[in-house]
Amino acid sequence: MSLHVDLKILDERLKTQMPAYATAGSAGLDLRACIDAPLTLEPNAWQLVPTGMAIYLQDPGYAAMILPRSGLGHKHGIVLGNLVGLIDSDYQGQLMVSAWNRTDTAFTIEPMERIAQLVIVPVMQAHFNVVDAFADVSARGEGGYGSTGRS
Ligand SMILES: O=c1ccn([C@H]2C[C@H](O)[C@@H](COP(=O)(O)OP(=O)(O)OP(=O)(O)O)O2)c(=O)[nH]1
Ligand SMILES: [Mg+2]
Repeated sequence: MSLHVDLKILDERLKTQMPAYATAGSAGLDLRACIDAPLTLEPNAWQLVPTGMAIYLQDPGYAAMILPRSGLGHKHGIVLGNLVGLIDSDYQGQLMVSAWNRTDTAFTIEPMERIAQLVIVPVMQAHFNVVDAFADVSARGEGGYGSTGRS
């Protein structure tokens, strides 16, 4: 399924290095660090990194999520300061990545390096119906936090 989304290029360098789905089956497209010089993240430091682009989803039936890249996150510990970035359908500003070095080793992000990925997902806005009691008691009921055991 594909969706048409308006995209503004804010950094000229993206014109030749446009974020794109790497394979036909890719869920995410990699976002690039649109920085002018290498950016060193000291141990446990985080910084907001511009991606050089803005999208306008417009339809409240969609959102975008910024997620870590697994290679950078697992091998180098570069994940997101907000864990997951949620992009509202009415947001028109530049996509920003909160890059967090969760390790005890400094890591340098190079200009235009792919630092995170963007996934567009369907969303439902709920109309909440306030009740005193739910219509029936489910098999789970109020059980959670490991109520079904470990094995
Ligand atoms: O990693 C992120 C997270 C958010 N945003 C942008 C898009 C999003 O629509 C907007 C607001 O994000 P969010 O609602 O998560 O932040 P908030 O702290 O609630 O700010 P606001 O009061 O502006 O909603 O910031 C990014 O560019 N990158
Ligand atoms: Mg918000």
